[in-house]
Amino acid sequence: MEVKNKIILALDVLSMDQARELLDEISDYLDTIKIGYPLVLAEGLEAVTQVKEEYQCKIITDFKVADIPATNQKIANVTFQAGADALIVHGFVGPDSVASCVESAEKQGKEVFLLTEMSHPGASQFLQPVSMDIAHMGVEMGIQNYVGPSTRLDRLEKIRSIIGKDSFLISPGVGTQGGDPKDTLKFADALIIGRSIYLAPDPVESLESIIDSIEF
Ligand SMILES: O=C1C[C@H](C(=O)O)N([C@@H]2O[C@H](COP(=O)(O)O)[C@@H](O)[C@H]2O)C(=O)N1
Repeated sequence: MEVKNKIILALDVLSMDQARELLDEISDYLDTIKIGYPLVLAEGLEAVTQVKEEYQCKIITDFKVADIPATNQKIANVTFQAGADALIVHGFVGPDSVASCVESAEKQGKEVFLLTEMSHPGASQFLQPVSMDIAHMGVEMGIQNYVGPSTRLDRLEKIRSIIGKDSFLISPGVGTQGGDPKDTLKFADALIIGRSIYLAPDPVESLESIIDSIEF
């Protein structure tokens, strides 16, 4: 997946009005947007369809899918039919549940991102002990796209070493959670950034300064 300016906006606002107000300001800088439960639970899955159509961008839906295979498949089918280009899936539920999302994506020409290790402090308790196994599972399954933490670059480096240089790795945790944009791109292909942009007094200025910081 090509990502303009290597930045994926985490559009975690709670209304389409807020989304449009923000995107009208910054959409020239971006071509890939991550939409998750905050906006979809507030506005419905229609939000995915509307943002995609109105801003002509790629949509990564962040539903961290983690159910049994049959339910995962229904979630993936409905999400892709709404226009999502990609879907973030948890790996800790095992290969059968992940495979059901991959099958749905392949049938519809869409993509799956496998979430290996999360960026928040609590990830160290139950996810870290298995996150590298999840990365290995993804490689064995032929998965090409991954999510890994910007807040723990030693872990992100290990994930990159497992998935290989040709896999596509996107990384949340930049800015508000403490991750550094430039350092993260030593291992990741693109950054997921939300609050540092949409909560900034001037989102355009914030985005421009992040872009400047990673260009040089
Ligand atoms: O480990 C993960 C997985 C998950 C994800 O991207 O899948 N995210 C999401 O990335 C964004 C960071 O936002 P902000 O902190 O820039 O406002 C939010 O939408 C989080 O839900 C993480 O933050 N860490």
